[in-house]
Amino acid sequence: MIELQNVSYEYSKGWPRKQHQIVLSDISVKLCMGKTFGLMGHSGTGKTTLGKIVVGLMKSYSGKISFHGKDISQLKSPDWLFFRRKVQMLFQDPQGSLNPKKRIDASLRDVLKITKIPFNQQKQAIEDVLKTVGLSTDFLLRYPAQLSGGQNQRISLARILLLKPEFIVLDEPTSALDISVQAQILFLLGELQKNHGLGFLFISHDPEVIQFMSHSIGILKDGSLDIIQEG
Ligand SMILES: Nc1ncnc2c1ncn2[C@@H]1O[C@H](COP(=O)(O)OP(=O)(O)OP(=O)(O)O)[C@@H](O)[C@H]1O
Repeated sequence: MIELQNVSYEYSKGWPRKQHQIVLSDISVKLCMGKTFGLMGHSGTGKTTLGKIVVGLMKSYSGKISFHGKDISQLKSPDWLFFRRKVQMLFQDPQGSLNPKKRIDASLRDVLKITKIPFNQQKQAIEDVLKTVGLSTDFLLRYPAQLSGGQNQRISLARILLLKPEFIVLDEPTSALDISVQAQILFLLGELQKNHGLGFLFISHDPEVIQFMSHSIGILKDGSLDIIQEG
């Protein structure tokens, strides 16, 4: 479980006089493995900021975040690296998440370098993960620009799955996709959760998508999180 206790965050900008914008104020929530917490809220209310804090991309928050009971701000390597691998984030813009100059094969192999999977097992690992996300190995020689939005999102997901995550923040993962592709990706995410016990923080503007995907639902407004459905 990932537990947030009284998490607050403010951005500071401007020079010479700094302005402070409080984005998150006293957020407390439990994010469970195998479940989806749906996060809604108007544009600019701090959903992405919260997602980035949960995965450890932004550290200057106040409050406490625990992963399996351990305060992540106290984690030192290798425990910090373990946490960073196990808690991943999938972004909205699928093409922008991949290096445009690298073939898909190279993008996937870059991830395998982190996992230290031996070279002679890498081909199989890549074939397996492509099967999981519903793509054939024909895509390996292509560049991101030669894939559709939905295919790019599947590859971004494949890169994350190679790290064997326990929890994924999904930041508007389907809002850049057309409606039929959106349904396919949502179905795939549901299957992954069922088969691998993954936990999701699912960020979306779309109440129907949130309702369909989520066990619990919260709305961010004026920095506060209002939990409207517990599951
Ligand atoms: N790096 C930054 N520096 C300063 N302010 C920022 C930064 N990133 C975001 N903000 C501001 O913080 C607020 C929250 O941004 P955030 O992207 O978390 O909102 P959001 O709810 O995800 O928005 P959207 O639904 O439009 O993606 C916004 O007012 C934004 O302008």
